Amino acid sequence: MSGTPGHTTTAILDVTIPPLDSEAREAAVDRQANLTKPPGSLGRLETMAADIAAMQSTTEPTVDPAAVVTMAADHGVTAEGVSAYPQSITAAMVANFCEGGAAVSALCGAADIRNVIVDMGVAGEVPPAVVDHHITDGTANMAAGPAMSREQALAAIAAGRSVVSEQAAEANLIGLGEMGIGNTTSSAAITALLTDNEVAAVTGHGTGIDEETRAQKVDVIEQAIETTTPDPTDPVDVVRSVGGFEIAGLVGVTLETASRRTPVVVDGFIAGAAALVAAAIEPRVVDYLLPSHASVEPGHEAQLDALGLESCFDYGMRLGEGTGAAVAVSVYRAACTAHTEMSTFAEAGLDTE
Ligand SMILES: Cc1cc2ncn([C@H]3O[C@H](COP(=O)(O)O)[C@@H](O)[C@H]3O)c2cc1C
Ligand SMILES: O=C(O)c1cccnc1
Repeated sequence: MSGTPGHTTTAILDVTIPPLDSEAREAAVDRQANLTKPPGSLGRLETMAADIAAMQSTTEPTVDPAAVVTMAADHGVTAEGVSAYPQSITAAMVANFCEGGAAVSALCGAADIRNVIVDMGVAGEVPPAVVDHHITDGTANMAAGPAMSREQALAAIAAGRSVVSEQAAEANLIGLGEMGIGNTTSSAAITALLTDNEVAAVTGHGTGIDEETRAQKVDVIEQAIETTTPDPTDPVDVVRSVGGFEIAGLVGVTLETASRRTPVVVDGFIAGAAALVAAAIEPRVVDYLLPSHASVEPGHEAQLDALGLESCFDYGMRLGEGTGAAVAVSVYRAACTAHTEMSTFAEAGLDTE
């Protein structure tokens, strides 16, 4: 375990999330009504700008500089044949992130977003450029026993918090991203437990397993829940039982980012599972969550419903890495830029009488 000395107590869960600034929101709504367009004509872009103004407590909401934090770790449950790909893909993709060859690399490059790559527990060599919070070489197989210890879950959350303060403190918006073969299994288990849904209703095809394998995946998750007996009212126990190191890390990223009045863009199904855990730890965190795409994974909608979010766009995406968040940054940037750069009717000398 590295990088998290002294942070394995529950003090790490004590985050103060400031209330949204209602005056900043009102000022933003007023400004929108005076910009050179019919009121409401920019639709959701108007509410996005007002939401970000209320989060950042400012009259000049901005997403820049923006960062996507992509956390990677392996999952012992891959031994149960729950993914279409082998575990070794996790480490290989981390190398690909570092070389700029992954989808998230391209999409971050296209939208002027810094992509921070973190090793939370990859079972394999990773390039030295990666931020090192390696807990251990992947979780244990949750079908046979808890994925991790409570101490490891807390250490991973602590690591996520420190990534924000040490690697992304300047960011005015942070997107969640992840890489970890097998992590849709873990995310489905978390989602079933925290949204009170049947496992079968929130378990999908992940990287592309067939229907028969999906049925096995449901059985594996049900077995894991039976074996590890997570307490659904204790979010850390849920992570300990059926979580992943990258998911726990993203819980910490979410909590820390929200505590800084900085918006968090939730990505797909795995990031959504992390957001559910963060919201179970500190419900106020939902004030700082912004949606990105609607994932193809069937449990994503249940997550968004539980978090009170409506997806921003539906392009049939099901990748993760932070790709949806990276695309969404351009939408939120557009909303903020229109809000801050447009003229009011008075400034433009436009008379509507
Ligand atoms: C080449 C490749 C790149 C990826 N990038 C993200 N994922 C996505 O797929 C994995 C989850 O799906 P499952 O639970 O079915 O294994 C995660 O790593 C997720 O980020 C990828 C998967 C693959 C194969
Ligand atoms: O929704 C996602 O984020 C997702 C779905 C399938 C595989 N990996 C990620």
